[in-house]
Amino acid sequence: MQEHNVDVAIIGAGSAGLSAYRAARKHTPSVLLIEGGSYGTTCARTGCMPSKLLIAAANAIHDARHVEPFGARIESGVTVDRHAVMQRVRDERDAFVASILDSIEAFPPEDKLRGQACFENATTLVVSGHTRIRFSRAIIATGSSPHIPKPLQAAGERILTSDTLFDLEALPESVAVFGPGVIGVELGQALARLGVRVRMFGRSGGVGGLQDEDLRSAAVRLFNEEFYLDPQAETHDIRGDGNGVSVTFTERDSGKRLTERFDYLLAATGRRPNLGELDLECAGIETGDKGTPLFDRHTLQCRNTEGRPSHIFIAGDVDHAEPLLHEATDEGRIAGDNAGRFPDVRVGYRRAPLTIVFSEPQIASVGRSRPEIEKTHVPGQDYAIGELSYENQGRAKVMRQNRGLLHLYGEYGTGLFLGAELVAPQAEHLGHLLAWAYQQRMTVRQMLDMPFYHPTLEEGVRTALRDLSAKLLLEPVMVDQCIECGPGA
Ligand SMILES: Cc1cc2nc3c(=O)[nH]c(=O)nc-3n(C[C@H](O)[C@H](O)[C@H](O)COP(=O)(O)OP(=O)(O)OC[C@H]3O[C@@H](n4cnc5c(N)ncnc54)[C@H](O)[C@@H]3O)c2cc1C
Ligand SMILES: NC(=O)c1ccc[n+]([C@@H]2O[C@H](COP(=O)([O-])OP(=O)(O)OC[C@H]3O[C@@H](n4cnc5c(N)ncnc54)[C@H](O)[C@@H]3O)[C@@H](O)[C@H]2O)c1
Repeated sequence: MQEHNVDVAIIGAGSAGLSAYRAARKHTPSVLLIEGGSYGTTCARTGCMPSKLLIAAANAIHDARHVEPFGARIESGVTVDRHAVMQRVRDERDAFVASILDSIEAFPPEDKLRGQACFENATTLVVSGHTRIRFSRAIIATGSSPHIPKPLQAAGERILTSDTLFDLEALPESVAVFGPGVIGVELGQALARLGVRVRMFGRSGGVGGLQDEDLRSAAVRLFNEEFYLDPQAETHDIRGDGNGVSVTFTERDSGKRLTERFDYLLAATGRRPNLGELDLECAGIETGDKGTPLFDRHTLQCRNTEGRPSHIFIAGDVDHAEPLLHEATDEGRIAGDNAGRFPDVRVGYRRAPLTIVFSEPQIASVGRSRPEIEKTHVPGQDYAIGELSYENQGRAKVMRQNRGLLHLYGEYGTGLFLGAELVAPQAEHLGHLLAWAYQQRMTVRQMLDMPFYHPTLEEGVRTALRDLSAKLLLEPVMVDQCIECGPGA
């Protein structure tokens, strides 16, 4: 077995690991990046990028099929080439992956090691049985993997996850999607728009990660206009064979017990941290009840078994905190910086919470969620909700995207903007606007003092802010039609 000594060992060359590598390298040239799978990151290979490529195809085709209300007609209809759609997803995906591979290629060869790492003790890693690494500090950045609950495993070889979907040569005819979370809603709607027969089954009532019950109901209603979605489904039996999968379930509205066959079952039922292979019990760090290391969110430092800060850090999806790309790279940067400068550890900068789901309408969550706020604030007494329905919003109507709901949360007395949730057209942009306001700790009054152009979707935010302002007793109740705002504001 080969033996090496390094200052900083990073386990996992995904987005968090790469970001950690760059940050640690500013402090010491002795940094080793260990990768057990393929280089290229989950984001580029099987996550953010291929999913958005599939969604882009689906939305383009959906829009082409809905030009008639604008006064146009596509005479022969729109035909989907099931192979070409998937080929484009893969081609573009491969280009994103290639750009990451180029960056990694440029790292000095002595900084990289291929193989599966596991802890031998608190200062030693063994990599695929071929190399022993003695390290002063380590960063766990091993990401997460799809979790497939036991009952779904009966679908056998007909199970797809986001790890395998994009490698299908052609779009299937039909898919049963389990899990209407972020991945399920994004991919399920995209497949439906591409002409795949989709039924989507949930378990706990959740949809797209939404926390506000009113928004959840609105989302379930809106998605059901396009495809079948039961967020609290009764599924009785799942059976797979070589050709497909049969699902027996009680249909949402009719109450009928049905058995339907699908080409595949897509398991979008959550992701679990990649910790199983690490032999964490040898690392001398404390773990919580789910086996995830306990760590400080601001320093990304784990705790040793005596409860003191450890020389081992954690970053990205593996910590199971905020499994999003921008959070993974921020965490990697903080963990890398701290591992590099250890023991002079610093608090890293964390941004305002922001989540975007690329469905249509899109979903965005900003700042504190309604359940989080209600842990400390009594509704109608400590906080209020400003609301806007996009059904009659001017710009949304112009574009025929007038579907959705926006909730803004604000605090009585201080007038502070606490957070927002929205299912709305182009929520990716509105969500950013609101997240920037939240991070700046703006009040509802300060937000209303910002410019709003006419006619835009942002005017809907202004209307909700006015509603919130009135409910917080900061100004009189809004008149029905704001005269100085222009039509549809
Ligand atoms: C379908 C899908 C869509 C998504 N869309 C979005 C989106 O639109 N926006 C967004 O912000 N986020 C999105 N995400 C989430 C985002 O992709 C992740 O948050 C991010 O990729 C996590 O990066 P990471 O570095 O933690 O993990 P990864 O990129 O998975 O890196 C972990 C690496 O560690 C390696 N590894 C694991 N165990 C070991 C070991 N023992 N030894 C050595 N190496 C090991 C793995 O091979 C892997 O390369 C999406 C995720 C999915 C699945
Ligand atoms: N746009 C984005 O930023 C984006 C896109 C995709 C993924 N992601 C990240 O990936 C993470 C994982 O996404 P996900 O959608 O897999 O997880 P999730 O936790 O968002 O959703 C999982 C859903 O599956 C349901 N579920 C669990 N077991 C079930 C069962 N047996 N039958 C039916 N439903 C079941 C859960 O109730 C939940 O609604 C997300 O938390 C997100 O951070 C982000």
